[in-house]
Amino acid sequence: MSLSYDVDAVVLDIEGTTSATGFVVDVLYPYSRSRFGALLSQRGGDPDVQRAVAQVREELGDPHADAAAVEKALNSWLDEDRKATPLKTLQGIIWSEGFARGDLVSHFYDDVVPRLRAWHAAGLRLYVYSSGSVAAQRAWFTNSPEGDLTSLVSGLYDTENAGPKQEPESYRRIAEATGVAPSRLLFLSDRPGELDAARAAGWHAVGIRRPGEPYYEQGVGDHAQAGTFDEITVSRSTA
Ligand SMILES: CSCCC(=O)C(=O)COP(=O)(O)O
Ligand SMILES: [Mg+2]
Repeated sequence: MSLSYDVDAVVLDIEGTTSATGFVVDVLYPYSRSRFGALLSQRGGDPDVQRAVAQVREELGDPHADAAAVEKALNSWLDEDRKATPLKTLQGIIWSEGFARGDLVSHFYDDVVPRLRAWHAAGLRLYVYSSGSVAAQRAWFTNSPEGDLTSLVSGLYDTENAGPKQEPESYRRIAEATGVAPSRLLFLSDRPGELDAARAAGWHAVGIRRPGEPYYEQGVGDHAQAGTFDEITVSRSTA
């Protein structure tokens, strides 16, 4: 099926949409799990670590939770695949260092990068909105199998600078920040709750359903859907 949109910008979810959930869960999650302890014990004075630890303690309802309790909470959120902001902040620190040192290279489905290049060349602006932190997103796009893709992307949004992905207010905030009218924004995601929230904010939304992804069977509700980015035509009228 082919879908066509006349918009000014496309906003991309990462996991399940541009990239495989399996890669995140099987490669990135263990990489962060084995490094939380060292990060907490050796770099507790780093402002980003401090802020994340305070958020974990708040979530636990224990302002005095020690490093072991914080690490335990992070690991159990990892097990649940809970997209908690402090977990994502700390993972982002660990992953960006792993990408920089060459331990990690990101993953994109085969159809994605050619489409992003074509949309960008056609004058579309591209943004990312992911539960992964802005630091993680930057490292992800910098260290792709096809080299540095950051020049394709005009802005990065996460649950810290935009808010939760299932709330319309977050999409209103992103529209405001980008200066693009909601009706000129297209959001691509694998999760129906995120698509619902984008639509409630006045955006166009397309559900990406890729075989083998966790949301493939559940589907994307009553949203338009595509199996790959090749099924989506995006243009930008100048009228
Ligand atoms: C480079 S972001 C790493 C993936 C991740 O941790 C994540 O939570 C992605 O969630 P998304 O909102 O992109 O589905
Ligand atoms: Mg996703």
